[in-house]
Amino acid sequence: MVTHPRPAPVVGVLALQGGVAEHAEMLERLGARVVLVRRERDFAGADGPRLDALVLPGGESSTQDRLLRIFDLADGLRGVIAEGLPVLGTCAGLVLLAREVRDAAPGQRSFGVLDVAVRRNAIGPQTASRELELAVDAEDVVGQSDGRVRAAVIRAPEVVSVGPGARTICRAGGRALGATSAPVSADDDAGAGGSRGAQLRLGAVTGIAVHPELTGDPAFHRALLAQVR
Ligand SMILES: NC(=O)CC[C@H](N)C(=O)O
Repeated sequence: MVTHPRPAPVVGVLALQGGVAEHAEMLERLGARVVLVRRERDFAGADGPRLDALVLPGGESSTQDRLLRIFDLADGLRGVIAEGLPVLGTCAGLVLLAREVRDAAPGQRSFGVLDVAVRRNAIGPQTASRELELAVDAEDVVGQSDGRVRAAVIRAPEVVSVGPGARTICRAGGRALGATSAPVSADDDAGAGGSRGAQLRLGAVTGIAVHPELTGDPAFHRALLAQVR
């Protein structure tokens, strides 16, 4: 019998502004093919989506939001995310995903696909960026690490409230620093923002306030790729 190797998953990295290269390097190291997303044709073709997953990098969310609209990408990208494309947003990427953005720049919008409110620039001035250890609840991320992930914080947002469509997945220093869309599951008895009872697994949309791509900790990226394979 002839077996064919599975094709590499194709992962888009939004490449309008911010920390694109570190995500691209980590994803390639993990065996993905990376597409830098700058135009609509990078993520949508005549026969449907071209990507298996998407990463929204850190940077400056208000600038990224402006560029998304200037290049006419906002509605199309929001559409493929709403249709279920697995997404990982880091820092500014979390802000772009959130339903509500507090301390937003004037006129700043977000995709509104993750049922959380975030407060921008809640943690750490730029000059005091540092590394921290995250306690992670999501089983599929924990399975890629020992439940602790090292990541950098750089003027990070904080998750200040979690609606019924999302769950908190990681914390540090008493703050919620990440959330995922609540997967639809009959036996999921977890309450909003919690993980009581049922195992907490990543939904299609995940946002974290920190940067594991800067410390080189691959747990979240591996979990994203596992959603594709
Ligand atoms: N490291 C980051 O991505 C910073 C996020 C930035 N403070 C913002 O609001 O967009």
